[in-house]
Amino acid sequence: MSVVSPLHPFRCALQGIEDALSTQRHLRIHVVVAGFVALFGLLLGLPHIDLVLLLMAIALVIITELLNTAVELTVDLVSPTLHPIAGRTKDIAAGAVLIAALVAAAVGIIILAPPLLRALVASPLSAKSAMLAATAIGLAGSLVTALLPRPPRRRASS
Ligand SMILES: Nc1ncnc2c1ncn2[C@@H]1O[C@H](COP(=O)(O)OP(=O)(O)OP(=O)(O)O)[C@@H](O)[C@H]1O
Repeated sequence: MSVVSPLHPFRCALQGIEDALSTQRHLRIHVVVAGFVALFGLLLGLPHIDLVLLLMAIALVIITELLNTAVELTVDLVSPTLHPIAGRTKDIAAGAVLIAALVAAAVGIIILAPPLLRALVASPLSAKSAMLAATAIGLAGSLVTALLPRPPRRRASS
């Protein structure tokens, strides 16, 4: 009888996240944005409840993106050729990601914008404002880089 390590499911889950991160560009974008949002939250010294809400919004987007990836892979497995139901399934899963991303963006703006503006207006030349501005530039730069069109990837021939 083979003994499966109690850590096996955990390792499988980590492998799944690594797989999705290495293949899904949108997931990488969400993770980068999440990192910057968390940095903003810490720099602004937000109350715990706001940090928790931001974390939940970030988790919602990453979880839906992971589930969307799983749905896409399953659809590709069961319907390698085009089928209207396969297309609808992928569109519906993508719709879940879109809703999560829109809600997370709204939560981020509602929570971050007022203290961010207050900090920048109150002391525009302080070290804190410089760090906030650098974080904003970093966020904008990585978003532009992530969204720039790339040459199509070559598919491995079987
Ligand atoms: N087997 C299929 N049958 C019918 N339509 C499909 C099928 N596969 C994909 N589509 C359509 O093409 C769209 C894009 O599908 P695709 O698999 O390229 O996903 P994607 O959104 O580009 O995701 P990713 O970039 O993460 O791979 C789907 O939302 C769906 O409308």
